Amino acid sequence: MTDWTAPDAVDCADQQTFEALLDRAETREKGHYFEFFGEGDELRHDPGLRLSVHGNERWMGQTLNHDPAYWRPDTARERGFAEPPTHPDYLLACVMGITVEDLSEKGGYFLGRTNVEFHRTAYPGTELDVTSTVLDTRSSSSRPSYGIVTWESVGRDRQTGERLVSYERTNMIPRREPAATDGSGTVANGDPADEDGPDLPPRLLAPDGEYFEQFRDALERARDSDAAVAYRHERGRTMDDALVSGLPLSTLNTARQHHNRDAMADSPSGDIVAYGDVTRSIALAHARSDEATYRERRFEDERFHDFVTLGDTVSGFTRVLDCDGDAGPDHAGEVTFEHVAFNQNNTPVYSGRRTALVRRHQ
Ligand SMILES: C/C(=C\C(=O)SCCNC(=O)CCNC(=O)[C@H](O)C(C)(C)COP(=O)(O)OP(=O)(O)OC[C@H]1O[C@@H](n2cnc3c(N)ncnc32)[C@H](O)[C@@H]1OP(=O)(O)O)C(=O)O
Repeated sequence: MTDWTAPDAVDCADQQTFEALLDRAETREKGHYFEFFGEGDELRHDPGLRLSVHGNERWMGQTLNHDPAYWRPDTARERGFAEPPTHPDYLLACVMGITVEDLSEKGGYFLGRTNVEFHRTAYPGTELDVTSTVLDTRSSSSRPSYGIVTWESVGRDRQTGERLVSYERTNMIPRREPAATDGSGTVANGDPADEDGPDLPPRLLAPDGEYFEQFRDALERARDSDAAVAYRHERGRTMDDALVSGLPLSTLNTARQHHNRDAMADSPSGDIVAYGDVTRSIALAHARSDEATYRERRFEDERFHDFVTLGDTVSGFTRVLDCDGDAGPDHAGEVTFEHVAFNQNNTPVYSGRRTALVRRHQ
């Protein structure tokens, strides 16, 4: 019997096998369907955000909001501010931005916003605390696969609790598709691999949640049934210039393959390629978004299988290899993963083994 937790159980050089594995893997979803929202529900958008000088200036620069009151102390004082505040567009964008994961990441359109009120001036360094309340949910009469949800969101100063900005916003939100699983937490993918097909685990399981115990329980279930704990992540990231050229240069990485298209035209890739640490970091970010990461411990056997070029989309696939409840502090357990980054053609571009502490559900 194949040991589906062995580090070398999946051969990334064999794309056919890898694709068959992907076909069977459940996608760990992000965001919420329309049915999740009930009128009166309140949500706190946990990540928060710290308003920064850099973020503020970047926003203003890119949007052509070139008003020096928001960066020059003398002009700010002339305008009645003690010091340069954050631009209101930036504040609003930050407050709304951190709500997307909870409210609208599932998709749908931002239809409108009303009652936008600025209650106090916000300054760089302010930590945001954002909450939303579901004001209204209704079906869309013109688009049966969507509902329409209106929330009131409030952005506060986390330190003082003072309201900074509030508004009501309406989005179209997709309705849930009929359930795709057989109810056992196992993806119903038809027959296991036939005799002549690639060597694959008969079933792939996904953990029920993001905490250590849920990874451990899934691994125990898998070991009892010759299954593997393996799943894909819903997010993808298309590689743009900021990622391919900007990030390596910001680390002072001067390798020509990231920023010199002329020099790279005759190379095997034919174009500039992403810094491997950027590609890897994107795949790890997808994975971390589906786990309660506490600390990174170590990485092993990292491989870059193919080029990632401008316009490629990097997605992630994760397999759980081991769980050790004794290897961390009381509130976390150690989990060893294999992560695979793959592109829009399902070609693996990176794989590596990672050991991290994952918080317990307490
Ligand atoms: C933030 C964020 C995401 C974004 O920023 S996405 C970028 C900004 N949003 C957009 O680009 C969407 C632009 N809008 C459109 O392309 C069209 O409006 C859309 C969504 C394709 C719908 O087109 P329709 O021709 O179907 O438009 P209707 O006017 O018939 O509206 C469809 C239903 O929506 C209701 N509705 C429209 N506006 C509002 C509103 N302001 N408040 C409440 N309801 C509204 C309208 O009554 C229709 O209802 P039915 O019952 O008749 O279906 C992020 O992710 O959060």
